[in-house]
Amino acid sequence: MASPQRKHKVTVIGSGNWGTTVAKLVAENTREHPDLFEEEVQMWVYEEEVVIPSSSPHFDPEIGEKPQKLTSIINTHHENVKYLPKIKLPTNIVANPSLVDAVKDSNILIFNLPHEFIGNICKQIKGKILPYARGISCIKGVTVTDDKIELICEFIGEQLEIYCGALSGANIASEIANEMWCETTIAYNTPPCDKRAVNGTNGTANGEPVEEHLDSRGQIIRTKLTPLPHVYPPLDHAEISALFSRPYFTVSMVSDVVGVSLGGALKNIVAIACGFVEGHGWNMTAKTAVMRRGMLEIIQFAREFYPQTIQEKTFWEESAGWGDMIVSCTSARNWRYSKMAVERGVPIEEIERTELNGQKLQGISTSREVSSFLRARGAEDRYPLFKMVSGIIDGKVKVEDIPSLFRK
Ligand SMILES: NC(=O)C1=CN([C@@H]2O[C@H](COP(=O)(O)OP(=O)(O)OC[C@H]3O[C@@H](n4cnc5c(N)ncnc54)[C@H](O)[C@@H]3O)[C@@H](O)[C@H]2O)C=CC1
Ligand SMILES: O=C(CO)COP(=O)(O)O
Repeated sequence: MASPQRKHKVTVIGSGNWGTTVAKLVAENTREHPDLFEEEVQMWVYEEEVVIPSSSPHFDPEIGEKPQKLTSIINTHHENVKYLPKIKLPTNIVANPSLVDAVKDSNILIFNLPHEFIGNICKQIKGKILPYARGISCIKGVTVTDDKIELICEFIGEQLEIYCGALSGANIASEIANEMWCETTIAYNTPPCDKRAVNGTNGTANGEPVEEHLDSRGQIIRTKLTPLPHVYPPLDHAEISALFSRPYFTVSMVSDVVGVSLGGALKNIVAIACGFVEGHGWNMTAKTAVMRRGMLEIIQFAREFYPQTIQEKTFWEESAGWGDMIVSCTSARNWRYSKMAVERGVPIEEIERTELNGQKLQGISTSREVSSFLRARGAEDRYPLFKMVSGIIDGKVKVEDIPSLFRK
């Protein structure tokens, strides 16, 4: 069989705390696997003007405290001084302020930005990406429109008519950026039309594009997938794993997009609850009760709304399940800043605005979106913790009321 003439080209869409960290580890891997990947990794940056403080080693007295474009700072100093300061980035990351330009030649698109922006991103690049591009969503959230809820990876897949998997786990960006070891879970169901038979042909009959596939709820959806041309190396679990695995980042490949996506999205609601609990002055034992209840509601949600496709073992066996729940409720941003909100007696959105320097708390909007979805279906009372968290965020319920959920 002739060796492939082209290599996979990667774009990371998003450059926040996690977006930049994932760009770093992926760029290390594209260098390490030149047989599979183009070395250069494009990183789309939501452009903004940033001041480099005089205390920074990148401070230039000639520029002084004049704001500079974030893309130009990243490409000059190889550091995202705003969202991932003090971390040296590989020089093969190219920060690009043009979304359309950043994605145009890439067949692997890594979506990594706060979930509220994904609709607008998809609108901008629809029809402007390679038809055989494949996606991995590192986004923790869901999209809710009217009373319809969608996993982010499915939303991306439908909007862009591509296949998109999901990466999620007990992952704190700053730790991984500092190369402190942890693990993650990637759910990726290689489309049949991308499977290569031993003789190099497609795995599907006649190599025809797959036009129908089951979505995560077991319903048939008609997304016309264009097969990955054979001028590229294969793109299956081994190659996806090679793209994300680092000595400090262990990847577990699975097929359960529902468990991986819902675990990552819904634990943010529970993390906010744990922040409220701790901010109130209760401690680990109270937080454990909230985590236990939260996991029950996550599993109940998955069973109720994704009955045909959920693989419950994901919640028990994978980093994207209990692992993410524990780390999120003890050391991540949604927990930390909801605790601060209660300690200071101010709304959590005020803390997000004043303390996070542009970073986002995904749990706030996820809590509201999930509650509105449940309310529209008359199901809110069956998810008392989810309901209470959105009530507290909106100032309708008090943190002191949390124990009432547990009284029979
Ligand atoms: N930070 C972490 O430790 C982890 C985050 N995640 C998930 O990764 C996803 C991305 O989060 P982070 O990279 O941490 O983001 P972040 O919260 O650090 O940064 C916010 C990002 O949003 C961008 N932005 C602001 N306005 C925008 C707009 N109108 N359109 C598009 N982008 C805009 C900013 O430029 C910035 O890059 C989230 O879903 C989060 O839950 C997952 C695992 C770990
Ligand atoms: O997803 C995360 C931990 O696994 C990060 O959560 P935060 O967005 O709350 O920091």
